[in-house]
Amino acid sequence: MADYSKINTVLFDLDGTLLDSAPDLAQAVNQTLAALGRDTFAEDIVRGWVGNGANVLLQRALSGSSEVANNIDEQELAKAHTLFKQFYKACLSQKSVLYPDVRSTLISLKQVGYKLAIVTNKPGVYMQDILSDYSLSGFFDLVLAGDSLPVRKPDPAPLLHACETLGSAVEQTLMVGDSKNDILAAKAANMRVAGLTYGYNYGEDISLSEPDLVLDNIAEILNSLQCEVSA
Ligand SMILES: O=C(O)COP(=O)(O)O
Ligand SMILES: [Mg+2]
Repeated sequence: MADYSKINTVLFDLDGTLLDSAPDLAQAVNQTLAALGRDTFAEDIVRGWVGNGANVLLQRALSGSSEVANNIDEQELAKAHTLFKQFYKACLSQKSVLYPDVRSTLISLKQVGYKLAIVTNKPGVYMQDILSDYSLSGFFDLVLAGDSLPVRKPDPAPLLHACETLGSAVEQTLMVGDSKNDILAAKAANMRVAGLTYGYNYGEDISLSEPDLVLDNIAEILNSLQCEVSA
């Protein structure tokens, strides 16, 4: 088994990794589409569109497909964005839930002394409220949102930026995510990465992206990191 005992920093993706946010995202997307006089979609369909930030989510919703059409009406997209922001802000934490064992895993990692950060593609405007609604704020030394830097995952820059800000070496950092964007970003940063089998990965099996670890439950990282948590 690979040695993860030198890891001292863990970067977490948010949507689909810590938080099942698809129900609220789907509601806001459908309210947006309805306000624009467009057809709405089942939550399961919208679930497959999450992962590249709000703007791409809306482009997919307007295209009605995970393939973004190249004839998107820019004016309609801008209107959709304004509406979505209002609708999503109003339902941000209504039906979203933390995945099983997220809180206990964060508590254990914190207790052992790991530096923890969130590196999400979600726009920053929602982050403070979400973290506070789910009592997550205290766990993280850094929160990097999808618009914190000029580029997002799968670009490695946010992961490298997090390491630099936290004073952590890339070799001592583990990325944990649910989508191929997380795996691609980590690989491009030369960082080890755990892929979760739940969450949103465009309906694709996460192991196809070949993460270093494939986990069904987030608590499994405690074993992989050989974390000795006191009772
Ligand atoms: O909101 C999104 O599109 C994705 O967010 P994530 O990077 O936390 O999965
Ligand atoms: Mg995700």
